[in-house]
Amino acid sequence: MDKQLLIFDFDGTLIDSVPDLADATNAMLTTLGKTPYPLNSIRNWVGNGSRMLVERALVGKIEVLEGELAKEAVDHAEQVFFDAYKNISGSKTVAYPDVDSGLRKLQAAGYELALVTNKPIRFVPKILQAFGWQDIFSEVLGGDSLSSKKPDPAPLLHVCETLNVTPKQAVMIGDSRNDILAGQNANMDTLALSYGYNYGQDIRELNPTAAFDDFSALVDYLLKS
Ligand SMILES: O=C(O)COP(=O)(O)O
Ligand SMILES: [Mg+2]
Repeated sequence: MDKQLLIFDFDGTLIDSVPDLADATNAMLTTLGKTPYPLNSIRNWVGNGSRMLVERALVGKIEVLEGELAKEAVDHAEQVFFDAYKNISGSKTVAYPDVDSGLRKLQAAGYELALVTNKPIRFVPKILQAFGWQDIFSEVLGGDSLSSKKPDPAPLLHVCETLNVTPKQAVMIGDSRNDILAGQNANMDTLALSYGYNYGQDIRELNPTAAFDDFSALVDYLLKS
């Protein structure tokens, strides 16, 4: 592929964080006197950051209509979610198979690695630390690091600029439509992983440059190209 910079998504790509996100969401719902949801429902609400996850959980569906929720109610629920996730985060979160060794192989092969997640940045360092990845990524952005998040191309372009790489020298790697659209919007090649969270839809429908069913297949592709 002749790329210099690999920009990775986090949740659903490197780590399976939905068990913790679901527990924190249900802790929030229970605190607010609402009914919890099964993990498989909550899984389809992840991808657009914590606030959208909280909004979707409050209405119990993926589409949140304009005016359906009062801002104050969402502010409060989001704070309850943050308090829960701060304690829960890391308890059940695991790295997907071959991610740890794969990241290290890619780094050893000379690729520069960056992380762009829609997860609020305050939750990222603890998870990176838990997996020993705190020195792997040259640049790490969360969903609230800039004024816009994926699928907006801004965080990807920001990383390229900071690391002095053109979008054509970079590739966006992720599990959800937000990653593929952000990459396409940034005029980058995109590589998709099919095992993560994409609202229950096949990521190949977004026409990524290539798609893989496991992380080791992605690593092989990048090491051969
Ligand atoms: O927190 C989310 O909604 C998703 O985070 P991600 O961008 O790392 O997949
Ligand atoms: Mg993701």
